[in-house]
Amino acid sequence: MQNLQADTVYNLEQAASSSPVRRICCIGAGYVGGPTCTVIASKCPDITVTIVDINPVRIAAWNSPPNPKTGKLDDLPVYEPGLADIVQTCRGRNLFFSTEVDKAIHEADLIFVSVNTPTKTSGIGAGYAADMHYVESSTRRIAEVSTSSKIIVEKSTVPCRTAASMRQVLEANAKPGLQFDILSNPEFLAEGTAITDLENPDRVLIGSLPTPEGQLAARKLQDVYARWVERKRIYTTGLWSSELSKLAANAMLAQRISSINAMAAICEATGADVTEVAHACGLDKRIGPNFLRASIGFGGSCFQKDILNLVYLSESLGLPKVAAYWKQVIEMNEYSKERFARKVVSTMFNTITQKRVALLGFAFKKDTGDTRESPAATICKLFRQERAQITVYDPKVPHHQIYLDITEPGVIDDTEAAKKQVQIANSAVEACAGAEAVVIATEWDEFKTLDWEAIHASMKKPAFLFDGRNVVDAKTLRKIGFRVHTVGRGPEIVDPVWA
Ligand SMILES: NC(=O)C1=CN([C@@H]2O[C@H](COP(=O)(O)OP(=O)(O)OC[C@H]3O[C@@H](n4cnc5c(N)ncnc54)[C@H](O)[C@@H]3O)[C@@H](O)[C@H]2O)C=CC1
Ligand SMILES: O=C(O)[C@H]1O[C@H](OP(=O)(O)OP(=O)(O)OC[C@H]2O[C@@H](n3ccc(=O)[nH]c3=O)[C@H](O)[C@@H]2O)[C@H](O)[C@@H](O)[C@@H]1O
Repeated sequence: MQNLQADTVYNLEQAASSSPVRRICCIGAGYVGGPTCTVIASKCPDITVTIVDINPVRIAAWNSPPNPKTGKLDDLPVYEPGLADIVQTCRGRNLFFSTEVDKAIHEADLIFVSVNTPTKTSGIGAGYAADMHYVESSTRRIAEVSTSSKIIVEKSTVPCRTAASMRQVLEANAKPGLQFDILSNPEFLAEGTAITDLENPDRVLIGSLPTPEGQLAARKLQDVYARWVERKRIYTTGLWSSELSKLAANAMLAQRISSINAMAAICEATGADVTEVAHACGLDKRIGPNFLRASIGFGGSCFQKDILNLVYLSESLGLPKVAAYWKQVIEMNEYSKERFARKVVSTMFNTITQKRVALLGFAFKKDTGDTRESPAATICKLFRQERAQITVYDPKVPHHQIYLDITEPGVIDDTEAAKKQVQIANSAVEACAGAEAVVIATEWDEFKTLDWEAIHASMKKPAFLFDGRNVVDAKTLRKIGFRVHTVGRGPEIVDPVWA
């Protein structure tokens, strides 16, 4: 907590409560802006929240009507458990989705900038640096259309010191006499658990300038969160610490996964069991039990992007050793995916050409339809190169998205080729029928309770099962007759004591 005297706190409290936030605009109706501002609307019925986006298709989906059969909002652009019910309660009351970006900016007294910050694909820093184009164009729009002072909140994950660039853009372009206070308020939600993470966050982080204006703005944003988050969990820092904390948190989380995956490789070679190793390490309070699940590798839109961003930042600051340290987390992740795919091929007698492989799960984790950087897509592409016949099943990912993710942009007729090589099934059972191997790439709960006996009966023999997420009970499946390979455990134990 920044050091404030008691009377300063009191004055801030008074000043903030005399002009509280009434109208919020969120620029960017994606995986973060949509759920975050929906939860704010549900917790603060007196605040009008308008989520805007330049993508009319996305906004139309946020405004889509309930399914006439179920009465539920089944067509929202983001799938998150619990989200549709909250949208249904708040939409049209104090929550609005719109393409009228300028109008919402103009009316708001607080604006979240929640646009995408992907890795640059060309130009300086390509492959590493964050593409700040969307943040800058949103900032320019705010400067252009604002006729009143506003609090601007960085919600997107951004490189350290982005607030200083935003400030310059605003000051150079806004109408004279207007004040813009910039805050950093990074989002820590994880997909699939976004609503519970937002409703009960470990912490809310708010970074501001140490000026009276900066602290007043921070207090106003604290007052919004304090409607449902205990004040002691709302942590205020300087702007640069807040911006960097987001990159640091993601880098450390990803580092844990790469660490356990590195251990998984050693386990497979020695006969140790990575689940036991993770449990034993996690019992140490200093290490803790969470986020130590060995897997085919991490996916998702942010871990890789944010570490690359950190690598770029470190390089730019003349810190090559620091850059190399973080880069290794990504290299280990690439190695984990490739190692898993290699194991599938080598186990199946060094060829999967023309063999039917069922790929269960395509999202980057369970309980989301998001496929960005999904390890399943990497595995599927590698299997395509091996000329396997693949059948994919995922309960949430739209079929067209799967084809988009497994084709190479710019390769002529690749979609046609992919459609011949990769089928999409409507159930796991359908995907596995006639297959020679089942590969589990996402830890969907339903895979734990499938009728594996029936699936085994429907497959070619020997029936292989490669569990990239360690979700199924390997012992039971071996009894059924599967040849099971998991991550971080040796192969089937022949001699139970010495193998
Ligand atoms: N996806 C996640 O779970 C998390 C993402 N983040 C960060 O939040 C930011 C947003 O991520 P997502 O929501 O996943 O991205 P997203 O790609 O789902 O959504 C971003 C939206 O911003 C819109 N947009 C871009 N420029 C715009 C403009 N000038 N005006 C209006 N709309 C504009 C895009 O059309 C898009 O719909 C990123 O910086 C990301 O790193 C942070 C925590 C979690
Ligand atoms: O900035 C972001 O975008 C978000 O990134 C992650 O959230 P998310 O990517 O949605 O999901 P995670 O639960 O972190 O999983 C990421 C990947 O790691 C994998 N994972 C996770 C945990 C684990 O023990 N092992 C493992 O392989 C998951 O399967 C998934 O592919 C962070 O957990 C969030 O705090 C952060 O806000």
